[in-house]
Amino acid sequence: MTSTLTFAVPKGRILEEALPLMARAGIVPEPGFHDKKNRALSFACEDPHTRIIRVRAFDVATFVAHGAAQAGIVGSDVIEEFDYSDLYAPVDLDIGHCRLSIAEPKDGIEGEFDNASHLRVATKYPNLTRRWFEARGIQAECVKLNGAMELAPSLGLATRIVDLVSTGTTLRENGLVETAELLPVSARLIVNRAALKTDPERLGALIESFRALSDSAKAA
Ligand SMILES: Nc1ncnc2c1ncn2[C@@H]1O[C@H](COP(=O)(O)OP(=O)(O)OP(=O)(O)O)[C@@H](O)[C@H]1O
Ligand SMILES: O=P(O)(O)OC[C@H]1O[C@H](OP(=O)(O)OP(=O)(O)O)[C@H](O)[C@@H]1O
Repeated sequence: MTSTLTFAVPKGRILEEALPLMARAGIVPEPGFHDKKNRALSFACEDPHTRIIRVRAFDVATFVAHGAAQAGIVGSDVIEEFDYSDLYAPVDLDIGHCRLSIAEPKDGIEGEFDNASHLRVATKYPNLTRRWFEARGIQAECVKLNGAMELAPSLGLATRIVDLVSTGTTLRENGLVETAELLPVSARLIVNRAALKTDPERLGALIESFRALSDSAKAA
């Protein structure tokens, strides 16, 4: 008997770009998936042996790393933040491009927390942030926020932020400037390593379908 493959996708901005790629790889959700009022989180697919779960971006990595979902799509920012050993990210899907950057007030820093070897940073990415500063001999004290990081410097919560930047509009509109890029970001196909060992044919075929899409996009 074929078991059900659970494929995890983030509910927000990557999804619109991911759906056409998923369809070309044979993962097509039931029509109810597209109904914005639908509160269901798990959806059947055209292929009766596949289901899609729609969760928050960080949780895609958690579901797949723990084997609750066998595969999924998530940004490289999330993969790098968690650094789960059970996650395999074999295909760069060339969608969801942005960058993870440090920003600070354009008019200079007024915080009392900072000195040459110690900074206070507001971010959703404390692990990546600490690692990046540590490699430069600086201890970053991270204040974890889940959104609206841009408010932190003006309200005295931190002197800098580490956040995703795409057009730069959010930084600009909040009086911040980008000072360094930590990581270029794009969305990846992720697979649970144990599931790949248990069901190499099915997950191998899935990886190959997405790889072929990404290769043909590069060749075009
Ligand atoms: N300008 C951007 N800002 C934020 N994320 C972006 C941007 N461009 C691409 N991304 C990608 O989208 C992902 C966020 O996905 P999504 O919006 O689905 O998250 P979410 O689950 O709604 O997040 P949240 O936890 O904030 O609710 C990021 O991890 C990143 O890889
Ligand atoms: O450079 P820009 O094009 O302005 O994009 C960057 C903004 O987009 C993201 O937030 P998002 O809109 O995903 O909302 P969030 O704060 O709820 O994560 C990110 O956290 C920035 O705030």
